[in-house]
Parts: sequence; structure tokens; C-alpha cells
Amino acid sequence: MSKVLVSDPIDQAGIDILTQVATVDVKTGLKPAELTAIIGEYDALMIRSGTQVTEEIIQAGTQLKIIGRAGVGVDNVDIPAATRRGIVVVNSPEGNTIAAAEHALAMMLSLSRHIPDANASVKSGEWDRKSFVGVEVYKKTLGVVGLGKIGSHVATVAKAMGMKLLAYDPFISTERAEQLGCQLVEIDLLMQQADYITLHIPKTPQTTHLINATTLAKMKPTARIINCARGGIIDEAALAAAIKSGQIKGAALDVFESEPLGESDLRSLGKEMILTPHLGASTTEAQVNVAIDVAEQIRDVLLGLPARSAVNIPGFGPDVLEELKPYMQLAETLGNLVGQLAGGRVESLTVRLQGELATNKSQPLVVASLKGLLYQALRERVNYVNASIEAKERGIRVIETRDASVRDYAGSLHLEATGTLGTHSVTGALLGDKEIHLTDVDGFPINVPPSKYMLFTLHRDMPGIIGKLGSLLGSFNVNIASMQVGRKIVRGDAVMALSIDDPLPDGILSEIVKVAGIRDAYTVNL
Ligand SMILES: NC(=O)c1ccc[n+]([C@@H]2O[C@H](COP(=O)([O-])OP(=O)(O)OC[C@H]3O[C@@H](n4cnc5c(N)ncnc54)[C@H](O)[C@@H]3O)[C@@H](O)[C@H]2O)c1
Ligand SMILES: O=C(O)CC[C@@H](O)C(=O)O
Repeated sequence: MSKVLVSDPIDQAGIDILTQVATVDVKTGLKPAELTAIIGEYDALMIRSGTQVTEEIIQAGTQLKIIGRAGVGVDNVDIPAATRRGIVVVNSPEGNTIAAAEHALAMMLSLSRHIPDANASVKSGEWDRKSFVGVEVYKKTLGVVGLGKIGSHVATVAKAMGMKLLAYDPFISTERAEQLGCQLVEIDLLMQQADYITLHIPKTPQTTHLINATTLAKMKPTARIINCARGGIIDEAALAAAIKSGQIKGAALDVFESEPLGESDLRSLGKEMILTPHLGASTTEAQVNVAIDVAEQIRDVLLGLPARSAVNIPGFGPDVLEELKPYMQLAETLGNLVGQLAGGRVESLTVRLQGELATNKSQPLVVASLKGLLYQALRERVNYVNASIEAKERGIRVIETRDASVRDYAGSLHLEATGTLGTHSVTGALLGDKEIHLTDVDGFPINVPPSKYMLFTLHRDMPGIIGKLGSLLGSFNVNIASMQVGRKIVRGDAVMALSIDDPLPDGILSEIVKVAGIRDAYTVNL
């Protein structure tokens, strides 16, 4: 049975799903060295934001197949290191969207009405109404930095509260911003005009310290900034200085450059600074959502199925995967088959996406073809995560082409592999939407389902050849399950595809090519 380590607090709903397929150990609060020492026993690791999954931990996780982040941000996982090792990294892109958006809105209202400090004051026995006079958000301008899932929900609610909305997000269209009632502007204008600024962007090299002494200096002295996205997007020292000097009015932070927050000037600021300990996703609903979402993906991957929200397999979004699912196996089978026909070292693989597959959305089929191609060399070590990297490292040139005009089947795939021993091609399609059929081998039309053990011959189409081959196989005790010949012209060249019950015994191929009329023979194990 597989073993899963859960190293951060995860809702029981997720654990219940994992226990359907694995032994689950919940060990939270492990030090990096403790995690490194035990990770080698586990097939999967499930985390929240507390565990830092470094390259060292990934290297020690020799059995790891999947790292599941119960949340959105995966900046606590060394994704390049996981990708190199073929470990799929999944997250829950939407499970805590509402929770994080509502936390940012709560921060904005708390800053406006000094709720945390007023509450502390009353609880300490005071009745001070003068110190906590607030401001309204109605008719004020909110600047949303990052108009993705969380930013969009914040914008929608803020609009309903009567706020004017500016947004900065270089990756979304003006139309999308307008749909949300936002005016898309450059960051400088947003910093200058907004009364409240809320950050909803990932932490990347481009966004680290996006808010710094220079950008803070552009804000109005009455403006407040909220960060419920990621620590480090705001330069904390510059922020503390800007509030102390009165350059800006206030800030509310849920996330910090280093977590847990240690010694910091931020703690010494008064009611204009609100701090929460990374609570954006901490609602009952969000924790159930993300735990189920990620646990289901871990379960699926441990069962050999694809994950719907893998962050290190480009293009493998849930909707795309659902649509392509039946074709993924076809692509892998064809890749494996053409790799074996080509033999030797493959130098290039051309993948032609045909018919309804001739769209950008079918790109995962190229990755699946590569996975199949590399299977003979790498076996279980190759997967959707590392297939492209492994191909690149082996110098395999991958050419992707599309031809929507091929209409023999709704969608079909044509793979051509060129290697040190020559060029071979295979085409395949699905019958009845799920049954894989080979429809062409090396340019010869056939129609056979692939089987575990196969033999292909290139021969002259002439009387007696099938009988001779049958007798030869019989003399080696090889049982033929099915056989089909593909030819373009009568008595010209032809291809024979045989399904056999057992692997072809050693030494028989050299006997087969001695049969008069047979030019080449290839054995394939799928
Ligand atoms: N505090 C919490 O507990 C908590 C909870 C959930 C998510 N988050 C964080 O919130 C952030 C947003 O999450 P989301 O689900 O909305 O992500 P998302 O991917 O849906 O949206 C992010 C948006 O940022 C934009 N963006 C990327 N780089 C940018 C840049 N340089 N400048 C401006 N915009 C840029 C993208 O175009 C996208 O629209 C992430 O950092 C995530 O980790 C925090
Ligand atoms: O695990 C958490 O509580 C925080 C999650 C949040 O930061 C996220 O990116 O999803």
C-alpha cells in the first residue's frame, strides 16, 4: 500500500480520502532535518503553507510521486527540483478563493473602522469612542493589483459597496476588467489615485518588493494598503517607515517575508497597522474544500490517474484533461510503439494532431507521446511532468504539427520518429470514443487494436508469405492471436501486423527476415 505523509494541519475530509488508497501519517511541525530523514518512506506529501519543500527534501524523497499543496500558492515548493525528479505538484486553485477575498475585505473594513484596536480597548475595560473614529469605503477608490480569482471577487464585492475600482494586471484584458467594473491602469497611476490598495498577485521575481520605498512614496498620505497575497511582495522595512513617517495612512498584512513573523518593526505600529497570522485561507469551508480537492488528486495519482490541477505540467488544466483523457492513452501507446519501431537512438519526433485534435488545447498529447516514446528507456521514471525535460536532455527534437483537414476519424494522431536506424511512423485513432486502433504503420493502412506483444513485418505482397511466417512462428511455439496485412497496391510492398500471445523468443527476428519476401521485422512490447 502507498504511504502518504501529511506535514501540515489538514481537514479530516482530506485524510479520509487518502486512507481509501494509502497509509496516512500525520506529522506536523517537523523540522527540515526531521522531514528529510523520513520523506524517503513516502509516495506522497500533503502540505499547506507551513512546510518548506526544498530541493534537499525532494532529493531525499526517493519514492515521491506527488506533492499536494492544500491551497493556492506553491512558492513553498521547489517546483523545478520536483519537475526534474518527475514529481507532480498539485494545488487547489479555487478552494480558498472566497476565504482569501473575504479576509482582504475584512482587513479593509477593519483598517477603516479600527475594529481590532477598538475591540482590544473595550476588552481592557475602557470606553474610548474618540480614538476610533473611522472613514467610509463608500465612494472611495480601491486599487486591485492582480485581477485573478481572488482579486476578481474582491472587486465584485467592493463594487457592491459603492467603491470605484482601478486594477493593475498586465495579463488580463480590458474587457475582463470592464466586466468587473474596473478601470485597467498602470501601477503608478493606481498607487497615486487609490485610497485602498489590495494585492492579489503571486510572489515571483517580478513581484518581489513590487511595493517598495519608491512605490509607497507615490501613495496618498490618506491611503492604506492590504496584503493577503504573499509576504515579500511588500518591502516590510519600507512599509513600516512609510507608516511611521505618515507618508501613508496604514496597512493590513496577513502574509510576511518570513513566517512565522519574528522580531519586526511592524509589531510596534499602532492602530494603523493590522497583522493577522496568515489566516486568508483559514475558514472551515476553505479548509474542507482544499483538503478534498488535493486529497482527491493525490489519490488519483497514486492510482495511476492524471491530476486535474498539476502546476508543473503545462496545459494540463482540468477541463482540457477531461476532454483529452481518452486520447492520452492513444498518444502514449503510439509513442511507445513508434519508439520501438525506430529502435536505436531517436533524434526527432514529429507529432501531427489531426482532425478535431488540431487545436492548441491538444498540446498535452505531445507530452503524452513523448512519455510513451521514452518509456522503453526510462520505464516508470518518465511521466507527464518530466517527459519534455527528459526528451530535451536526450537531444530529441520535438516537432508539433496540426492538420484539421484529416477527417477519416473525428481525431487522430500521427507520430513519426527518426533515429540512428531510420524513420518510422504510426497513426492511431479511437473507435467508439475509447478503443485505440492503429490505422497506419509506415504509410500502410491497417486497422488493428494494439496488443501487449506484437510483430510487424515489411514484406513483398506475394502468395505463400503469410503461410511461411505462420509456420516459422509455430516452430518457435509462438501463438498468433490476430493478423492483418496493409498494402497500398496489390503485390507491392506491404506491412503485416500480428498480435501474439507471448513475447517473441530471442533470435527469431533474424530467422524471420530470412523468409523470402520479408525485408524487415520488428517486435514490439506495449
Ligand atoms: N493569505 C492567504 O491565505 C491566501 C489564500 C489564497 C491565496 N493566496 C495568494 O493570493 C494570491 C492570488 O491568488 P489567486 O488565486 O487570485 O491567483 P490567480 O492566479 O487567480 O490570480 C493572480 C493574478 O495576478 C496576476 N499577475 C501575475 N503577475 C502579476 C504582476 N507582475 N503584476 C500584476 N498582476 C500580476 C495574474 O495575471 C492573475 O490575474 C496568490 O499569491 C496566492 O498565493 C493567499
Ligand atoms: O495553508 C494556508 O492556510 C494558506 C494558504 C494560502 O496561502 C494559499 O496560497 O492557498
